[in-house]
Amino acid sequence: MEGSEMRNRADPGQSTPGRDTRDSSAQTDSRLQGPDPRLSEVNLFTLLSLWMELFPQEQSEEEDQREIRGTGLVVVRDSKVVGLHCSGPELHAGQAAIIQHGACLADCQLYFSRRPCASCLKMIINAGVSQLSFWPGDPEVSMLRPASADHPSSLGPPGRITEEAALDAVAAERLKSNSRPHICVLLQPLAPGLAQFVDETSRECDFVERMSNDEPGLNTEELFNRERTTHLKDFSRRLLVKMSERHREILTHMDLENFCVEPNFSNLRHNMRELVEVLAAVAAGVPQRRYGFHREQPSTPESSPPPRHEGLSQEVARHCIIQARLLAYRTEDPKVGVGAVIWAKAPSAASDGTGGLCLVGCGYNAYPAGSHYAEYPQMDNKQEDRQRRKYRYIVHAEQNALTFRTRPVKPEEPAMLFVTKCPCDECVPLIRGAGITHIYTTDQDRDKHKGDISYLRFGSLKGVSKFIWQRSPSVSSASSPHHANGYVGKHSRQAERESPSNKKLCANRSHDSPTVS
Ligand SMILES: O=c1ccn([C@H]2C[C@H](O)[C@@H](COP(=O)(O)OP(=O)(O)OP(=O)(O)O)O2)c(=O)[nH]1
Repeated sequence: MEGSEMRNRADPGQSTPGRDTRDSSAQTDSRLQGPDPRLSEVNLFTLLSLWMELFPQEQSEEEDQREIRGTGLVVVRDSKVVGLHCSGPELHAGQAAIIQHGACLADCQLYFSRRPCASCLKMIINAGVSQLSFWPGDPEVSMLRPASADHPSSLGPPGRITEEAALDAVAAERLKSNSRPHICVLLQPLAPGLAQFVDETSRECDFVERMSNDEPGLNTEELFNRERTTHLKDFSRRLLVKMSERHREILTHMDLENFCVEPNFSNLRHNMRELVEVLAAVAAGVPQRRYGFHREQPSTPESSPPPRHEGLSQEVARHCIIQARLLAYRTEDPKVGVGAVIWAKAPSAASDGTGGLCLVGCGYNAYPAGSHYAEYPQMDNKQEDRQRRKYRYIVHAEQNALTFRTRPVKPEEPAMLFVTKCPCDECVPLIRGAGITHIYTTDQDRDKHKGDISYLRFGSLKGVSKFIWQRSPSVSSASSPHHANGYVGKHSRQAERESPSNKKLCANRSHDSPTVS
């Protein structure tokens, strides 16, 4: 490994998160803070890159056979995510990043879900990135998949790596050792208790809670467990190397022999597995069946309706809200994590895997950048002293996403905000003022007034299409608030308030509803 240090953070002994210490720099340091564990920066970026790899694609069946594997990529500058990319039918994730950011990649850190191929690597190095980290599984030019007809295997018995993969590995090594950027594997162990915390908070999150509110008889515990198990199986198949011997071979070909010795190898596999488990739990918090994001019909006709854009597919919308859920695990609020992501739909659909979506910004709720955790109050509204409550200090997820924008919100492009909590009264005018045209959210808190924080203005927010997480029209009964055209009327809780008899009706209906299978 000439010229490029390989950092092995897989050894738990090397990272000692602590709850009550804080780096002076730090809104975004990688240590644990407060009463609940939080995701480290490195783990958040790694998880986002893995999740970007899993961006819904039309040709997923074929993808499984291809020698070039789909890849996810997160571009980071000054600890802020400035790009989220994935491979598509024509462009690799690295190429999509070059096209979008060009020389602006200089001094950025890149997190890849696989080691990129030499063709991407040479351009990325050339752009002057400061650091490139990759998930140490099967690389983009697969060492696990069979050779294509164009590139027959010539390296020994079937099941061994193809000539193409071997040549790519040699070229990648040469590029790595001659390059200025730091090319490495950054993989930190999860903070103690984090896996359990993610599991518990995912099974109780607003999306699941909405389902159990709608249908008190629904066994959400069972539903969550089933979703998590399905995801874990799927994500493990796609992101991990099942056989440890094959994994060792791959690491050796990538010049990562130091990972192959014990206990590094076991630690590495354990840490990789743990991160995939976290991803499965976070994804299970937004169950796939019977619910989705459905457009709310405005109660009065709007003078200036939002630009025409029919909204995203359920799969893509769900994918984006899970990005926001991942971000929420970097919260600095000791009580509730909120994540927000803003995407714009660019008019010229690029052929990357997102179908022409460009990241505008993302964030989570946290104290002002550069502050020390203990500098600000952390009390919530259930405690007495208003002086000592957090609300005047904490910056909301949407506020951070809007502040750290990577591109302007352009009037000709639909701008879609995905946020894990109903936007509060402080955020609603900002969302409207910034030109957001579509919101995807859960409205569990809608119309609540909680003293220091209220959610009264979301309902009357005009000029923005609202896609609310709720039961899909196809599984609702005829008298449900969903309209036949897929639009939905007032939120059921709002309707309940206006017509007390509805409440009973909803409760009865929920008992009649079929159980999730
Ligand atoms: O649009 C919003 C609304 C809220 N927050 C953050 C700010 C704060 O960090 C937290 C809300 O605080 P809290 O947990 O006290 O409010 P709640 O969840 O509404 O209270 P409760 O748990 O009593 O329902 O969510 C956002 O990031 N964006």
